[in-house]
Amino acid sequence: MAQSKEERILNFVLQNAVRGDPQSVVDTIDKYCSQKEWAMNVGPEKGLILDKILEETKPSVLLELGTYCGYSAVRIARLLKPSARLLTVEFNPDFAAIARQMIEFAGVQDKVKILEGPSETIIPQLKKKHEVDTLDFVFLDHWKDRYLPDTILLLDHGLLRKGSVILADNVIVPGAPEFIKYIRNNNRFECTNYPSHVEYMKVKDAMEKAVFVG
Ligand SMILES: Nc1ncnc2c1ncn2CCCCCNC(=O)c1cc(-c2ccc(F)cc2)cc(O)c1O
Ligand SMILES: [Mg+2]
Repeated sequence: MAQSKEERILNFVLQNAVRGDPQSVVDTIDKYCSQKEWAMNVGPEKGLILDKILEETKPSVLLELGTYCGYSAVRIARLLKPSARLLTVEFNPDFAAIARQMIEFAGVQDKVKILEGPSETIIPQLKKKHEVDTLDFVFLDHWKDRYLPDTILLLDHGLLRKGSVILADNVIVPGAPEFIKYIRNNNRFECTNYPSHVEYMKVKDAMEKAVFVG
């Protein structure tokens, strides 16, 4: 059967990156997706913003919504302290299978757990089924019209604490207008916008950081 784009990206990494070296996996995906086939990884420019916020926050318990090929899971995990844990949620089983192999090749499987299913099902299970107390860091990169309802789910299930950081990709393109309107007008969040560009393109995009004040 014809290979999918995601399989081509994984195979390019398996053949060109260094096993156990997460930075080489990140760089190899960026090389393929900037030179051969565009794909919706957070990419190198917005990735540096993500890196900086992670280094400032030093989180121990992280949640990512929208794993895709595992690019941001590997990018995040490479910066985590040994005891830190990333839970990443992927709806599409084919993407989850690719991401699992990408994460194992990068050697960060001890820090990353892929949860397969829709975010609205998994978020309510985090405390009881996945032993989460509260989340230090949440990366929103899944369906853009799920950013707001899932943020409300996180609040309703007591998963945020004073200082929890939510970082949202793509708040300009494809855009998450309802999320932005809500979060910027909610005095329980302190928001910062980080202008950037759509991965591997010259089109303007941005990330939004929202710190929960409790
Ligand atoms: N656990 C879960 N629950 C619900 N949905 C779930 C899920 N797990 C996954 N999904 C489903 C996510 C589908 C991918 C979401 N990301 C995107 O749609 C996305 C699109 C662009 C883009 C930009 C310019 C263009 F011209 C075209 C596309 C860029 C990005 O950085 C994007 O992240
Ligand atoms: Mg994105």
